[in-house]
Amino acid sequence: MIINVDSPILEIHDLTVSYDQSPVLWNVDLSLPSGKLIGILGPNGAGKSTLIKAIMGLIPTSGGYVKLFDRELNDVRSRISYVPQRESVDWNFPASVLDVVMMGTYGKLGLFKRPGKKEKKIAMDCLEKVGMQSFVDRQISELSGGQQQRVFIARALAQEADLYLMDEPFAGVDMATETAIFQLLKEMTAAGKTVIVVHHDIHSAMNYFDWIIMLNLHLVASGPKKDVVTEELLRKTYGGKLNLLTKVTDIIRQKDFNPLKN
Ligand SMILES: Nc1ncnc2c1ncn2[C@@H]1O[C@H](COP(=O)(O)OP(=O)(O)OP(=O)(O)O)[C@@H](O)[C@H]1O
Repeated sequence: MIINVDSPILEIHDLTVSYDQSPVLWNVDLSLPSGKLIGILGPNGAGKSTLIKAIMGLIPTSGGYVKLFDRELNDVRSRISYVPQRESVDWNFPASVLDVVMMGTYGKLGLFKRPGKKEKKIAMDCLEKVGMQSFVDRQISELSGGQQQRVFIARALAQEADLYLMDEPFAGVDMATETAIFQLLKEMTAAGKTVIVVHHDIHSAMNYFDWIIMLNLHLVASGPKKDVVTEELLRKTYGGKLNLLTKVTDIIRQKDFNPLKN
């Protein structure tokens, strides 16, 4: 079940991506609404990160196109913030927490402008939002995994983008941090931002997201959670692995539970 929307913030048409000539994403057609918290789900190797990287133009595609805000990526880059997987970054690079978050503001600075007081204030505000204000001068190599993840999110917030693409922002963080980040993402969408998140845990996904994309090399489903979380579509996405993961009926029951309301 693939639900299309009018005036999508992101539109993908017939996208195919291959590594070494073998396709790992096939003929994806997708349109996504703005102002939602959107989860990309699927088993290991389903192509979730590949989809995000293809949207960001970080890997070559072998067919199809992507439009963001009805424009080409290069015309709207400053409106988009990408948070890669934490493991894909060299955390030994000598930089302080403040440096890294200030980098988020560079896209909005003119070519020859240096970041000043205003940018520092934005960075400090963003660090406060993720509860990392007391770590400003710490080297990023000296942070825990969860703290690194928070800094990454602060950097994304400092970009003041309209669309956020996050690859596993909850990987390696404790439950308290996960809840804090989720709350922040909710606030961002309430303020009109669109947040697309690659997510591993199918149970918490049922609580977190408004809109769910299910992927397994092909696009299996995309739509509001209440419409697409069905036994048939979960089985189509996860196949036999679903029985190992969990009981399908539990997942379906969970989609109606909202941890912020209950
Ligand atoms: N740089 C690469 N070169 C070759 N194959 C790759 C490369 N990156 C990913 N792949 C392969 O493409 C497929 C999709 O990978 P991708 O990382 O997009 O999946 P994923 O759904 O994000 O997986 P996971 O949940 O395990 O992170 C996998 O089979 C993976 O081995």
